Amino acid sequence: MMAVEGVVKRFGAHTVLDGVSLTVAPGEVVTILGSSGSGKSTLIRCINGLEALDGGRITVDGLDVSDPRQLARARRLSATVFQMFNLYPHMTVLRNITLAPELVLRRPRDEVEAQAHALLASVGLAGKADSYPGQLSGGQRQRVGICRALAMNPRYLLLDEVTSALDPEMTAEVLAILGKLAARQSGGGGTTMLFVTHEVEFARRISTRIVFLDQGRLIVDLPTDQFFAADGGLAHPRIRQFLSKMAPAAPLAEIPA
Ligand SMILES: Nc1ncnc2c1ncn2[C@@H]1O[C@H](COP(=O)(O)OP(=O)(O)OP(=O)(O)O)[C@@H](O)[C@H]1O
Repeated sequence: MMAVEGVVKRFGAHTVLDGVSLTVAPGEVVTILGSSGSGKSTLIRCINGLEALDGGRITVDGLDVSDPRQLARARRLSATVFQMFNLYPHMTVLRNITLAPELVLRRPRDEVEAQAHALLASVGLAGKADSYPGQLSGGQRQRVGICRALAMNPRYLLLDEVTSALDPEMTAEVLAILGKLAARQSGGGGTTMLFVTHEVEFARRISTRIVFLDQGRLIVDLPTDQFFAADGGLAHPRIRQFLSKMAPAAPLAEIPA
């Protein structure tokens, strides 16, 4: 269980997270929606221990991320894919994926390489193991980023606007991969996912729960169908306003059921 309890985060006089509480249980696919600047990325950074908290507590399977020793263990339980791919440009695709499992988890190279090849094949990049990131399209790079996160066998997968730097076609290919992954989780017991995305229709399709951040406050936390019901999240004026500004649906036809 990932538990965010009353988290406060300030940058100077600006309170970016104002008492946010959220739990993510094993097997859940939770999407965080909210306007630009509402604090979504900051919340992901806090969960990763990349930002010090000004109040509250975050635990990952009971490990407190504000304690450096517990954070090191907590980080092995989760992997994050960011908007910018953050691949090492001077390393091949294969090495980008195998580096952390070998160095951090100390797993044998043969085993990690076999897993990396299988992951690449699963995202349609079987032939790209020896390419360098600069030789790939943005969508391909983000698929490598997803493989790199999955190679850590994380219990929790955090995805922070992974498609926002991509054009619509590349967005579709990355969402297709994530849709497949989320479908695999729906039986529970697999990688639990916490998404930040602006792709509302995609979130509706794959999430078990939706939470809505508004100016640093979590104003709604509902099962997906209730969030999109007239008497659930949609009843909230801030959410209606947010949804009315959203771009039309992602190309859902591309996403496997
Ligand atoms: N390191 C920082 N220093 C100062 N202010 C920051 C810092 N990081 C974020 N902020 C501010 O915190 C607020 C929330 O930012 P955050 O990136 O979490 O929002 P977001 O909901 O993820 O937005 P978007 O959807 O545009 O990515 C913004 O007003 C931002 O300017």
